Amino acid sequence: MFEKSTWIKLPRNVVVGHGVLADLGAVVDDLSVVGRPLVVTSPSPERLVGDRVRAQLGSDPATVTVENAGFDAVERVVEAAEREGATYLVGLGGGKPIDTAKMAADHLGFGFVSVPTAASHDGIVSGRSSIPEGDTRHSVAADPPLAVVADTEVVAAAPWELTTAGCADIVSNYTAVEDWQLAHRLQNVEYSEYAGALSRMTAEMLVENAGSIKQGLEESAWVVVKALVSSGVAMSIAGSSRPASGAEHLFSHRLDRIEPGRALHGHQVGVGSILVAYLHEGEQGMWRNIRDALAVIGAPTTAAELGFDDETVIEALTTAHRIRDRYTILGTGISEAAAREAATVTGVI
Ligand SMILES: NC(=O)C1=CN([C@@H]2O[C@H](COP(=O)(O)OP(=O)(O)OC[C@H]3O[C@@H](n4cnc5c(N)ncnc54)[C@H](OP(=O)(O)O)[C@@H]3O)[C@@H](O)[C@H]2O)C=CC1
Ligand SMILES: O=C(CO)COP(=O)(O)O
Ligand SMILES: [Zn+2]
Repeated sequence: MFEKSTWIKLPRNVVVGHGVLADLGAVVDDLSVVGRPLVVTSPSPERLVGDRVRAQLGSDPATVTVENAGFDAVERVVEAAEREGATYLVGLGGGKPIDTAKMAADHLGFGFVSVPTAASHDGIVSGRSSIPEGDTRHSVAADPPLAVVADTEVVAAAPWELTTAGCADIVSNYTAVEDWQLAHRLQNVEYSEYAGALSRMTAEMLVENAGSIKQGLEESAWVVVKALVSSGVAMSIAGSSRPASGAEHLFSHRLDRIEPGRALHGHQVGVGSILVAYLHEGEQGMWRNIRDALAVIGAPTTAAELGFDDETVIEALTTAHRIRDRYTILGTGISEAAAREAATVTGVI
């Protein structure tokens, strides 16, 4: 008897384009959410567009600013929502406030609206929150946003490095899917052909268009935001972050533990993807294409460009498998010699 079932949760409205922040009020009205919003943001987005966002939302919006991601921040947002009598959340900013809002909304049983101010990560749309805790980092299931409003004028005005970080987060889907397929073959981990294909195609399209992604072009923000949406949808189809997070993400999460705040998430996973592609396929494999695409976009391809010394990269690569119970090419850990060879051959160190 056939007993399989799946529940794919997706946003109802995804609005991307020039000036669409002005449509936020209409988008919220269309969702039929009622009551008081709580805007969850971080310092820069608050300073840049906080007032414009609140002006779009009726019912005297409250605001909470998060400085660091983590369960503490989620708890603070939950408390603020209860204290302020909020009934829905608006995540405004980069991955940190959006992930925090997403998870707090899930705890509260509230809907939330995602308003990215940077094309820096593919959690804009996803039904996952990536939350650090101690030496580990959890990929927590949460409802995806009810709506996403991504104003390309705002995103294009953000520092260029945030956009190149988003590009690298997408390029890293190559190795994430490789790891997922490996885990499927070796560990019988459930694999979704649709999610895997969508994720890989998104990375391929971005790599093919890498030459046209240029600083100062709002069209580039458009291309990257659409790719981030597509990658987030792949995660929702999979019901996990597997299509967009493999060993390259474990490597990045370790770097976050060793030297928090040193480099952007997307930039770290991009360099991780070069290393992991080498570990998968050796010298003749995809790692050169990944490195070249990152270089064309202007994302870091070396430890030095990330701002880490060589030994930090080796430490992160040899301990990344401990981050979480997710089978990847790293298996139960790679030796220091193997890590050093991968980093040296690929020019990462
Ligand atoms: N849930 C998921 O599926 C995914 C989650 N993630 C998570 O997202 C996080 C990474 O996202 P990221 O966006 O890099 O993190 P942040 O939210 O920390 O944003 C990075 C930086 O960008 C700044 N910023 C944001 N928007 C603007 C703007 N318009 N102009 C100027 N500065 C701006 C922030 O400033 P300030 O701090 O001053 O406000 C911050 O310093 C990681 O924690 C990662 O794990 C990543 C991918 C997928
Ligand atoms: O960053 C992600 C996808 O780009 C997901 O993060 P996790 O590795 O925590 O699942
Ligand atoms: Zn990521």
